Amino acid sequence: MTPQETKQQQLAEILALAPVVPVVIIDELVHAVPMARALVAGGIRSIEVTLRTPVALDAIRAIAAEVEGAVVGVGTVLDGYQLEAARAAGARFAVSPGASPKLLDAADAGELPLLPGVATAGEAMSLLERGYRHLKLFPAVPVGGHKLLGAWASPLPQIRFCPTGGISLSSAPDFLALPNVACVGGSWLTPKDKLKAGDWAGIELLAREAAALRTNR
Ligand SMILES: O=C(O)C(=O)C[C@H](O)[C@H](O)COP(=O)(O)O
Repeated sequence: MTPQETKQQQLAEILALAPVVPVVIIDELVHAVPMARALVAGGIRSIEVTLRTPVALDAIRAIAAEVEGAVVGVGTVLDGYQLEAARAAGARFAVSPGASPKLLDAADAGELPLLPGVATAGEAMSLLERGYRHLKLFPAVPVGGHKLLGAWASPLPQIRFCPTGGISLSSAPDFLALPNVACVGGSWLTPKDKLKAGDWAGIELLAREAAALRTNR
């Protein structure tokens, strides 16, 4: 296996853990571990912590060290420095909103599997040429939603997508029914008000609902 094939195999396993990858914004470090425990208790094991707050890397470190069963990833990765910092903190996968040549070079040189975002067939083809078999459609709903992905299934059958951006519990099934969708990403499992209130039981319930969604994989 080439290094890229190994990373794609790792991504396939991570994206198969549950129908939904929660996209999380953590404002307070103390929320990280109980939130991740609630998600895992509800059946959601892969968790994407976005690098949008100052505590994000520490949150990744805490979840990786303390939450049994969690597979923590890093989101909103824009460059190779962030990729390496997240790997060192314990992230097992990385997600980016798009794919710049420099970020892709850094991902090739490093060990962390990257799930890059695309919004056009041309971008997907460029990544296919670099060995990517798993991509994020971003922002999924504004760029065309499940109809766009359905239209790509026939000409681009080698690629499995994790559409993210604007998806909810009620719209997720339209995506998950497609043959080229591995899972969906979404922030609805960890709403700001529930994090702020420490409503871990509420987050576990949202995770349970998401984990019960059916996929077509
Ligand atoms: O920054 C990244 O790498 C991301 O993954 C961005 C997320 O896809 C969106 O923030 C999803 O947010 P919702 O539309 O609220 O579900």
